[in-house]
Amino acid sequence: MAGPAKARQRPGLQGPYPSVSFSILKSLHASTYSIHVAAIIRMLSPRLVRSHHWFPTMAARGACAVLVLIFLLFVLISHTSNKSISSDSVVETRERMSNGLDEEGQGDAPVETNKNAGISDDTVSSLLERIKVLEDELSSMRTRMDDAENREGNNGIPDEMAVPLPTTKSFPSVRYRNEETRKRVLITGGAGFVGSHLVDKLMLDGHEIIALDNYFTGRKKNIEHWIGHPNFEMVHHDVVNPYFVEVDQIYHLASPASPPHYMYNPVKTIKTNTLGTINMLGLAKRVKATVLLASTSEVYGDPEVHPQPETYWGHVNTIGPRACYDEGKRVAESLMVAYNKQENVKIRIARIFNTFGPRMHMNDGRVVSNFIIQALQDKPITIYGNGTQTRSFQYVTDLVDGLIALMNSNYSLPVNIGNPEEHTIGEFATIIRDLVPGSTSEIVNQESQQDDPQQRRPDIRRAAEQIQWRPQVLMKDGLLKTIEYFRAEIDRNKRGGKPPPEPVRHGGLESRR
Ligand SMILES: O=C(O)[C@H]1O[C@H](OP(=O)(O)OP(=O)(O)OC[C@H]2O[C@@H](n3ccc(=O)[nH]c3=O)[C@H](O)[C@@H]2O)[C@H](O)[C@@H](O)[C@@H]1O
Repeated sequence: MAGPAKARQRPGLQGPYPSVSFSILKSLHASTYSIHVAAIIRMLSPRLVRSHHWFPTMAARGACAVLVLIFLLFVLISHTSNKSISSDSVVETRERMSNGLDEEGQGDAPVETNKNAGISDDTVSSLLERIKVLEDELSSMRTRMDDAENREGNNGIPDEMAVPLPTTKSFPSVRYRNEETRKRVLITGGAGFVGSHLVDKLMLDGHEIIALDNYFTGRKKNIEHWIGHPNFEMVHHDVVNPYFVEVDQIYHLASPASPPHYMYNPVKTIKTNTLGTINMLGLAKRVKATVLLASTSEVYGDPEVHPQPETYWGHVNTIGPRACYDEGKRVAESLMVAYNKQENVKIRIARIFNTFGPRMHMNDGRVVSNFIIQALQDKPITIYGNGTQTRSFQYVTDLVDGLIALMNSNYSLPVNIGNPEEHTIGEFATIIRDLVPGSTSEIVNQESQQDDPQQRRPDIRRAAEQIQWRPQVLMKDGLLKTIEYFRAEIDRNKRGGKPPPEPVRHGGLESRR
């Protein structure tokens, strides 16, 4: 059974076995715990092989062998007294028993070695059970690891749940600009109706855009075609809180503009227009940016001067339902002028008149979206009041051109941006119904809105003189495009199983109290 004294080759070992190892093996073989000892010797042997030249004399080798023997006996005694068997040695023991190998791997050791070793059958069977449990655990871990490796391509998400990522996204081609002419532009309310059209125009013109939005009325969908473009960044942020960034220009559009939306949370509307404007002016002051405020024709209130020039001071009810927006914008204009005078901030003030176009929200609640949605669905077109009140409507691309022209001018006083083509709301209802082929909507009158301005039309001479801007799109052409947009939206909603859109009335959104 014992191995021959001469060196022999063993799998996994390089070079001959030193004789000292074999003497130790021989003497230990007869011992009660031969299996364990042999395992330890096997672990040590390669080291001994490698360090063979450290044993120059037989005496030294002998002394060393004795020391090793004492150490091994000590290990054996502590093993026995603990009566615990490590899983490694158990596995090894089991291998030996099942393979019938002797300590030197010759395969001639009888299985009865267990009995010789004094291990009872009970111990053996409990060891075998334990080994079985460990093997099962190991195999389930292997399976889990294999699964995880297979899922690596999906970032660990199971195949059935993984959504394939688009490999490349194509963007509209944008103009190339060098460092000198390319501007870094911040647009607050950048995911909103007007903001998103402004993003488009400036992106196509090769500028770097940071669009800020709190998504109260803005939607990611409006700017999703730019997400991932190196010149574009979308930031979810509320302007009521300060925001710090290095930019050359700030278009400050953030605020709900539709009456049902700005009346929904009047306190928040006031905060957005006051604190939000202070934050943007503070930023403009720090980074020396030019800031443009999207003000409104509502600063004229229910005007007594018609059409409205910028020199008209307005007629606003400070405690009416529209005051949160009207007065919020009036304070915002005052803040702009104060920062200009006191801090030399470069300012632009655009007074925006009624604007319409694609990307208006289905629930916007303003007259254009309401009338078009009603006409497309053959529902009654609802006029608030007797319909004699007037408005002048501009298409959104004209507004965007006006905003950019104003920003790039040197003009610091307010400028009206609107289309002077004026209609009564009654006329407007008929115009829209006639533009929707086959619409059978009836036109009905409903209760009038409190403080609803009775006439509105911009005087745009200042815009023409100072920024060389005039609207280009005929109201009818703009309406046709907008009708197509809403038709597609309604179809998309239908396909998605959503209920048909209901136009929102002023105060129709449950207001917060
Ligand atoms: O569209 C805009 O740009 C402007 O819209 C609103 O001003 P408002 O003129 O009251 O806008 P609408 O809600 O569209 O109302 C226009 C007129 O149509 C009437 N209307 C509205 C909705 C409707 O279903 N039926 C209806 O007769 C209103 O009573 C009002 O007389 C905002 O207050 C302005 O800040 C914003 O600049």
